[in-house]
Amino acid sequence: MGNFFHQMRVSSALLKRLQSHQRAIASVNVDGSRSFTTTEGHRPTIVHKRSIDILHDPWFNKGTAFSMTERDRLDLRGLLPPNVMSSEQQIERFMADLKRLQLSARDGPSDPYSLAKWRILNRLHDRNETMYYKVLIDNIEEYAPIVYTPTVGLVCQKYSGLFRRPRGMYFSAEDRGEMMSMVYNWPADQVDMIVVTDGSRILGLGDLGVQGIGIAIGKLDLYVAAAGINPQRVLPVMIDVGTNNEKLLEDPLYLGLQEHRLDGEEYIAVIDEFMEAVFTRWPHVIVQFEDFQSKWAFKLLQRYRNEYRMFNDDVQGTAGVALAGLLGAVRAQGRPMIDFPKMKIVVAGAGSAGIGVLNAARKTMARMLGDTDIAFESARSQFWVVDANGLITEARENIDPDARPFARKVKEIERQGLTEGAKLVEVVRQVKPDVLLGLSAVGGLFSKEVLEALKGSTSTRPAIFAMSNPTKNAECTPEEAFSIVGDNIIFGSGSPFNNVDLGNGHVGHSNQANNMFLFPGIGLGTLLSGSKVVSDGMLQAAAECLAAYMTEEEVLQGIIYPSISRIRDITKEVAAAVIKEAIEEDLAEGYREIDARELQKLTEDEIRTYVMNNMWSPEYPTLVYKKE
Ligand SMILES: NC(=O)C1=CN([C@@H]2O[C@H](COP(=O)(O)OP(=O)(O)OC[C@H]3O[C@@H](n4cnc5c(N)ncnc54)[C@H](O)[C@@H]3O)[C@@H](O)[C@H]2O)C=CC1
Ligand SMILES: CC(=O)C(=O)O
Ligand SMILES: [Mg+2]
Repeated sequence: MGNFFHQMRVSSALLKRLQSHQRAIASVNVDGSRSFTTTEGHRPTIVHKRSIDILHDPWFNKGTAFSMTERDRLDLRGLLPPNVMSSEQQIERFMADLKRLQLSARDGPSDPYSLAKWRILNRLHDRNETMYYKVLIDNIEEYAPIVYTPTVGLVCQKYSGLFRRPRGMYFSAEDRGEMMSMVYNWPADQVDMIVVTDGSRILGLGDLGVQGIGIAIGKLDLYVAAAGINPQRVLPVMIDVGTNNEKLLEDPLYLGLQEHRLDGEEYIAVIDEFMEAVFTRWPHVIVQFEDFQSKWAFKLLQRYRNEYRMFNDDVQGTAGVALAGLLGAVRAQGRPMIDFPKMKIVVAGAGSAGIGVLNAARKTMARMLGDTDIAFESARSQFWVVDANGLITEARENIDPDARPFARKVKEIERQGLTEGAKLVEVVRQVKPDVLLGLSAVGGLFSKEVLEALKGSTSTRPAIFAMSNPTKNAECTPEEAFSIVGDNIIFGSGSPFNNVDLGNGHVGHSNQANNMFLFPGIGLGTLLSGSKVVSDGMLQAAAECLAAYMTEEEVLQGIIYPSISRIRDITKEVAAAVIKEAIEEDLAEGYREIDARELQKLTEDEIRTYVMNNMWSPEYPTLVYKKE
C-alpha cells in the first residue's frame, strides 16, 4: 500500500519534471554550465555531479533545502535528514545556533569551551579527514571528551543548530520500500563498520530523535582513532522512525520526521529492511547497534545476532567493561579473581545497560562456581537491582521480563529487612554491598545519604561505579565518593573526571568505566577474523582481555582501567583476543588475502602483528589522477 502511493508520488513528480523540461529554453553560462529558462521564469542550472559530490560542493550544495524530487533526481535520498527546509528556515536555524553559542558553552560539562572546540574539530573533519584523525589520535586524552562523551551529548541536544554538512546516512520511516536502492547512494564500495541508532535513548539524555546521529559519528571517530578502521569505510546511520520527544515534535527547526515513533511490527519492518539493505550491498560489514531504548535493544539483538555480524554496544560492550571493572575491584582488595562470586553487588538501573551487566556478571560467577545450573541459580543471589520503582522483587507487578531473573525472593529480602520497592539507600544500608553500580541515567542518584550508607560496606575496599553519561548524569562525582565513603575506595565513571587529591601526596584515582575500551576491539577483531557472528565467547574474551590488561601494581593503586591515552594499544589487544577466540570456536573465516587455515596457524604474537598491520594510520597517501 505504502509502496503504491510512493510510486504514485514519484510518477507525478516525474510528469511535472518532464513538463517543465519541455517548456525550457537552453542557454550557456560564462562558467560553461548550461542554464534553462523555463516559461515560469525559473532558470535551472545543469550540474555535472550527483550524490555526495554535490553536497561537498559549496557552489551547488543546498543542504537540507534540497526538495524530495531533487533528492531523487540527484541520488541524494538518504544522504540528508528527512525534513526538507526552506532557505528562510535554514538561516533561522543558523542564526539561532550562533546566538546560542555563548549559552551552550555555559551549559557544557567541565570545559566551558567544549562546544566551540567541537565546532572547530568538526570543520576540520569536513575539510580534511587525515588531519582530523591525526589531531584526534595524537591528543586523544584531550579530544575524546569533545568528540565523544560528554560533549557529544550536548552536540546531539543542539544538533539542529550545529548541523552543517551531512555525515552518514539517514533512513526514515518515509523510505520504506526504498532502502535497498538508497544504500547505493553511499559513495564507498567498501564499508567495514556501521554504527546505527534510532535516537531513542542517547546517552542518558533520552529520546533525541534524528539528532542522535551525533552519537553514531562519535563512536565511529573512536573506531578510526582507536581501532584504526579506515575512515573511508565507516558509516554512521540514523534510522528516523519519528520521535516521542514532545519538544522536538513542536520545534519548527527540528531536522527529523515530526511524527510519533513507529512501534510494533511497523518499527521492526523498518529495521529489518535496513539490515537487509546494508548486508546486501556490504556483506562483510559489522553493524553496531547504539543507544536504542531498552524496549527494543534486547529484542533486536536476539532477532539479528545469529543471522548478521552485529552486536549491541550498550548491552554487550557495557557488560564486558563493567565485568572487567568488577574483576578489577576484586583484585584491588588484594583478593584473587576467583573470589568474584562472593561479591555483593547493588545495581541501580535495569535498562539495556544494567541488565546487560547483570547477565554477564551472573554468567561469569556461575562459570567460576563450576558452570552448573545450581551455580547459575546461586549466583543470582549476589545481586540486588533497584530501578525507578525501587528494589525489584518477585512481588513486583508487570515486571519487565528482562529484569525478572534478578527479582529478589520476597521471603529472602524480608529477612534482610527489605521489601518490594525499597529505596536505594535502604538497600545499601541493609545489604552493605561490595559494589554499588549505577546505570540509571539519574545524575546525583548516589546522594550523600546513599554514600554514607555505603560506609557500612563489609568490603575492605568498596567500589563505586557511576557509569551513566554524560557528566551531569553521573550518579556521583569522584570528589563526593572519596570524601564521603573514604580514601580506600575504587571509583569508576562513564564520562571522564579528574583524579582527586586526597592530600599528603595521595591520589584518589578516577577510572573511566566506558564501553569505549571494548567496542572498537570487538569490531576490529570481528572484522579481521571474518567471523559471521559476534559470539558470546568472543565478547567474553574481550572482557577478560581488558580485565587482565592492568598490572597488579596499578590495580592495587586503584587503577582498574587503562588511561584513554592507551586506547589504541588496549584495542589492539582486545581485537587479538577476539580473533583468537573466533579461531578457537571455528568461526574465523579469514579476511581479504588471509584465509581461515592461515589464521589457524598464527601464534598469539602473530595475531597481534596481523592486527597492527591492518590498522589504518593517518598518513597522507600519494595521489595520482586518472580519468574515469
Ligand atoms: N559507561 C558506559 O559505558 C555506559 C553507560 N551507559 C549509561 O547508562 C545509562 C542507562 O542506559 P540504559 O540502561 O540504556 O537506559 P534505560 O533508560 O534503558 O534504563 C535506565 C534504568 O534506570 C532506572 N532508573 C531510573 N530512575 C532511577 C532511580 N531513581 N533509581 C534507580 N534506577 C532508576 C530505570 O527504571 C531503568 O531501569 C545512560 O545514562 C547511559 O549513558 C550506557 C551504556 C554504556
Ligand atoms: C557510553 C555509551 O554507550 C552510553 O552511554 O550509551
Ligand atoms: Mg551507548
